[in-house]
Amino acid sequence: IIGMTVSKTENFPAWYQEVVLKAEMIEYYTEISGFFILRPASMFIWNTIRKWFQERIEAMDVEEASFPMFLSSKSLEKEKDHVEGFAPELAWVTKAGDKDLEVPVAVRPTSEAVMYPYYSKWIRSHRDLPLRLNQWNSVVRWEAKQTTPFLRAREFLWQEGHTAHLTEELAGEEVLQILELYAGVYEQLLAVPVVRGRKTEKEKFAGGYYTTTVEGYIPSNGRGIQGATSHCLGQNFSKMFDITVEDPHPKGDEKAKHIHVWQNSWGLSTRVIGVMVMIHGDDKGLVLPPRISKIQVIMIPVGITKSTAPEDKARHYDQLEEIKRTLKSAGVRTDYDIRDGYTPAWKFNDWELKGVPLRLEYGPKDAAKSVVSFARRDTGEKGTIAISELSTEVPKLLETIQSDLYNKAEASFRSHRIEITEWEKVIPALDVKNVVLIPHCLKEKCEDKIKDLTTGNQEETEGPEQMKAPSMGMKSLCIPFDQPAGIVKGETKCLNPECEALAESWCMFGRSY
Ligand SMILES: O=C1CCCN[C@@H]1CCCn1cnc2cc(F)c(Cl)cc2c1=O
Ligand SMILES: [Mg+2]
Repeated sequence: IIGMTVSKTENFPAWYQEVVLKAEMIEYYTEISGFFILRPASMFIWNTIRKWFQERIEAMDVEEASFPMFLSSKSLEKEKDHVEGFAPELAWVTKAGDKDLEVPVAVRPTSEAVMYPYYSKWIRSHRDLPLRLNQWNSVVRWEAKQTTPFLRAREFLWQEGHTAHLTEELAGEEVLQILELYAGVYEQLLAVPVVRGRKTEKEKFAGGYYTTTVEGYIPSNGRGIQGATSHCLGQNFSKMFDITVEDPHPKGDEKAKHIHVWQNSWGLSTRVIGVMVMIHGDDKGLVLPPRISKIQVIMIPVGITKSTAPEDKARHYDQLEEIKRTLKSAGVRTDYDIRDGYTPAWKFNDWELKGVPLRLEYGPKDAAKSVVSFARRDTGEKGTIAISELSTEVPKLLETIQSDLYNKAEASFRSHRIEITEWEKVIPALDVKNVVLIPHCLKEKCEDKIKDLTTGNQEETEGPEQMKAPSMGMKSLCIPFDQPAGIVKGETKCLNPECEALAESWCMFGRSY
């Protein structure tokens, strides 16, 4: 069967797997589990994101570099304390040909340990700052958990930016600039709303100073999902890797001191594609936001049958070609489907499955009225556009589709982000696919306790035959920069009934990926 067979509301995980396969975005790399092939439909989206992001970081004087994909255990040693938790994910090369390597090398899971010995070598004076390098590459993390296309893979494409600054303030400014670009990738290209915030001490990058994040929301299962992270590393890595400069403003007559530089690192991966698919897709398949869709308009001839006179058919197709030229010169990525032997209905289904945002039907009846008929992929709305209006109306309609997709997702996220001030209301809120905002003390122990308190246990499920898996506990997603009112410092308590501490801020919690 070429079309979708699984309903998104009936079996979301199976629907997701089917749609990324049937929309020809992904192929499972069956040779080795946890790896996926990104087909042209996915690579077009990734390259659109890359161009958009690359242009903007170049404007921030970020330069591109390419470092080796292997790292030695020696350089890993330098960051051993926070690496130990990740050790099970490291992939090692131990042989070349039939000879064992003297020293095994690890495939990069991220490039701090590869890059920073050279940051130490290159950064001598404050005049070498800021150093800002970005890599577009892939990394390998041998995930133990179940993998899923785009969201969790053992190898994925991403960009990793690594910068060095003279002061905490300069580093902090860049952390937020990059986070805003990440939000832009989601909100402006993928039509996906995100909450900006800071990770708690428990959820932040252990090797860093603080982590800022954009958090997404998957309406189908009510789960939060980390979208992309921009970390301030503080001076942690410059101390591990000895990256220092002479103090340009030595106080008083003290001989110039050496300052450990302040660093950031920031990453966004192909996970963003999976989030977009999950949010916008429907039971007919993919729904692509026009700004990232390879084909924005597919034109399909109708009313042409075997009995159509050859010269009528030829003239009709010439008009079709003309319309395509008009749209392309209006900057619309347009194609037509004149495959013989397939009915218009078959073609409609095929392009709906692939998520093309706008279909134009053109038949003799349309020609007679100098119009084309359109059908929106997101709402199914149909109508006609005068051929003379195409080059202005179609771009407008595509922008309307883009913003309607965003607004629908934004309303859904907003209505499922619930402020809660009574603990008993938390689990019922999670059970109807909400994420929650609660007054929280931000302490790691308290988060662990909350995870336990909100993990459903066996006896709560129905009888043995329906032994449902215990419902997943909630984790902190972020401390939103945009804080609701209501927390009275020194008075409002942490919402966790087993915690005595005072609330520090509202913290967003939810079941999550
Ligand atoms: O998230 C980003 C953005 C781009 C640059 N890097 C940071 C931190 C990456 C954390 N992280 C994430 N995963 C890891 C997996 C590993 F196997 C090892 Cl050894 C280390 C790590 C690790 O440090
Ligand atoms: Mg991980």
